[in-house]
Amino acid sequence: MIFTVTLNPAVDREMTVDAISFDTVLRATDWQVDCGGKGFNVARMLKSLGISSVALGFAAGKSGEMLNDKLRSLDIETDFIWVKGETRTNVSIVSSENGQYVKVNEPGPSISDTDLAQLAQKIGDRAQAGDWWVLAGSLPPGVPPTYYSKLITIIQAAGAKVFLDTSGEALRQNCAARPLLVKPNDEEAHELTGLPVSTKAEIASVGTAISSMGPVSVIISLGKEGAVLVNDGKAWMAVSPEIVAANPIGAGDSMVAGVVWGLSQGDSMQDALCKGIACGAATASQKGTSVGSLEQVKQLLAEVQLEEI
Ligand SMILES: Nc1ncnc2c1ncn2[C@@H]1O[C@H](COP(=O)(O)OP(=O)(O)OP(=O)(O)O)[C@@H](O)[C@H]1O
Ligand SMILES: O=P(O)(O)OC[C@@]1(O)O[C@H](CO)[C@@H](O)[C@@H]1O
Repeated sequence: MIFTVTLNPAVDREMTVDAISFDTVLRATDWQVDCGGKGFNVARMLKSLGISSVALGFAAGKSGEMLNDKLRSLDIETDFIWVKGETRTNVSIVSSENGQYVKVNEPGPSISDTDLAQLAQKIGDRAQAGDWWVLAGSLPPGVPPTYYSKLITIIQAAGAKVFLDTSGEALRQNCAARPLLVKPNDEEAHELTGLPVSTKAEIASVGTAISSMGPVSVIISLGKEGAVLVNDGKAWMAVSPEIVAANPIGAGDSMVAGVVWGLSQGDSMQDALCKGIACGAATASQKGTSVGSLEQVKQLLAEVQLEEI
């Protein structure tokens, strides 16, 4: 079974405007509300691929209920710790003129020590050998920076595999727990290591540097360029197919879904990366944080190019 853990889910509200400008009222020409938060996006992509998963995390208030209902309506099992306050709403404003966007993420509701202990207990009860766990997204207020390490230790002790997809301090402080995979984008990888990320060779070196911090494998995603994988002392570049991009937000989560899909079916890390690239590209061609379809993913997969660096 595949489990996703989203400590800080979000209602994603996207508004399209003709052009972004400041100190004036912009009028939306289109809008969309999606069930967001990185782990939930992974669960939605997996569903689109025909793969079941269970979504865990913290949820709060009416927005939390809405996300719970939405996931369940997609036939995704949910098992949340309900906390006080309100699950956040994150807003994106996208320009139809040039595709540029502004995205603002709320911090999320405060999590208590009791909430933290209850989620760790739930995860400990569910973790079993052979399962796959995706821990994804930012830490809401009240969550200690090394909480992911605690969860990784619990899950790995049960014999399951863990992907960690987070950024900033949450990534820096939890690499040492040795997750199977981390997937920063180039900007996050640069922030973590301070190293340059301009060329393929530099990105491969950054992947190696991150791997030396603990993760077994590292994928550095590069938006429309594709991604670099560092695994087993070797580096690989997977080039993404060309698509008509609609909105790249959430493409990284779909990439993680594609990689876990491949690995859980017995693929090599390189083959799983190609599936991740196809899923990321499929989602980048969708508006809002809608995810790509299986048919789209299959077509794009045939176009992914992989080379050793
Ligand atoms: N415009 C695009 N064209 C083709 N493929 C894309 C495009 N944008 C994203 N992808 C694919 O999706 C993958 C993940 O995208 P990206 O690097 O933007 O992730 P991210 O920054 O983690 O995104 P997010 O945090 O919004 O989920 C890329 O490696 C690439 O394969
Ligand atoms: O604030 P975080 O947890 O880092 O990111 C949350 C978020 O930006 O990530 C997803 C896209 O990857 C969106 O659904 C959501 O709004």
